[in-house]
Formats: sequence, structure tokens, C-alpha cells
Amino acid sequence: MAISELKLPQGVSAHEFKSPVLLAEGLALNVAKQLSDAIDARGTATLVVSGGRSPVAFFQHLARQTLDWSNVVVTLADERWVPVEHADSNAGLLKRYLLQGPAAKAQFLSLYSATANLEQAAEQADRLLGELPPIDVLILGMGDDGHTASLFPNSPNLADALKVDGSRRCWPMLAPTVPHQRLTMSRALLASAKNTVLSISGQSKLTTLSAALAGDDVAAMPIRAFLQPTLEIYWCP
Ligand SMILES: O=C1O[C@H](COP(=O)(O)O)[C@@H](O)[C@H](O)[C@H]1O
Repeated sequence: MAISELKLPQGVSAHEFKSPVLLAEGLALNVAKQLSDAIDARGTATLVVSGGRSPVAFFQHLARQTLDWSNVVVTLADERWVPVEHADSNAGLLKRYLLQGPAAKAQFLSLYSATANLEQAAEQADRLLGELPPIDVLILGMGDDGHTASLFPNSPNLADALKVDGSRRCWPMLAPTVPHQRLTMSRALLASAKNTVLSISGQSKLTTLSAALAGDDVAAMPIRAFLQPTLEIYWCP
């Protein structure tokens, strides 16, 4: 199957690449242009990225883009509640692959804090995100179960985190099938981004996307909340 075979909702566009490296290059160029446009217009730019295994090549290519990185704010759509030194920390991933060279000048806002429990960490991240400037670019990923950010099917708090007009910006989440407690941006905050990209690779993600497009129960597959006009989907086999 190729992404061109899927019937996407009106206003959702697809970009197909031959390999993960070409996708990473193309996405990095596009994101750098959008951040640069935001800096020209407002003096600063805000980038929200996802963690997981897929984005490493994209981070490496983006870090090489010529950009006024000192005027870029970077944060995460979701985080595992582990310290930055932990191998599964998304902040650690960013520090290793994106916030390098000139890109190290970007201001990074961490969702993680070493609080007594996950709920307190989420409250602290919620306060921090209250100071986040408007999001210019959001890069989402998607799990094989249709989760995006850490909006996991069957997680406690999911219904609240998925509220279209919810005022809370960060929620504690428990992913039933994966290790680590999670922190996630809410649907409402994620949906406020000016530009949103869903970056996925491989046949299994396309099968998941196809299943998401075939239904409308957002709680069953939270990625459905973002299959909306102006979303750009980047895909490679
Ligand atoms: O757990 C997560 O998984 C998704 C997808 O990750 P990938 O490595 O399969 O691309 C990711 O988008 C999300 O941020 C992360 O928390």
C-alpha cells in the first residue's frame, strides 16, 4: 500500500518519500522554513516535537539547518516520566540529536520534573506550558495502536486530555501497554499549533492510519483528533 491509495479528509495533504533519510531531509527543510518565517514575522518561533524511535534522523537534519536558533523555543508533545539521563527520556533524545551545534542555542522547555509523583510533575509542566508562546510547528508521530503524543487508548485521564476545549495543557498518562508513566500535552494545546505534521514510516503505520481514517471514535484511536484540515502527513515505506 502507498499513502496515495488512502482517501484523506479534505484539507489533509500527503508527502511521500522513497526512504527515511529522504523524509528526514524533506521534513527538516520544511520545518526550518516555517520556523524561519515565524522568526521573521514575530521575532521568535516555537517548535513542538514528538519522541519515540522514528524522529532521530529528522532531528539530525534539522540541527544542521541555518536558523537563528537563539530565537527558537523547543519542547515536547509528550515525555516519559524519567530523568534526562534515562535511555528512554525524550529530552535526552533531543539533547543527543537536535540540540547540538548551533541548535544548542535554542531554549528547551522540559516537561519532566523530579517531583514526588506523576500528578505533581504534570501540574508543574502545565504551569510551565502556560508560558509557552504560540506553537508554530508541531511534529506528531503515531503508535501502532493509534496513539499520538502520549494520548493512549484506555489510559486514565484520556477523556479529559481529549477535550476539544479543555483548559489544562498537560496531563499525566498511563500507557497500558508500554513502560514508564507519561506526561502529554492535551489535545487542545496540540490543536492550537499553526502548522501540524504527522511523520510516519513503514507499512504498519500506514495500516494504522488507514484504520484511523475508517472510523471516528477518537478515544479508540486518538490520532483521529488530528486528521483535520491543514495537517500534512509525511510518509515513507
Ligand atoms: O510512544 C511514543 O510513540 C509514538 C510513535 O513512536 P515511533 O518511535 O514509533 O515513531 C511517538 O509519536 C510518541 O511521541 C511516543 O511517546
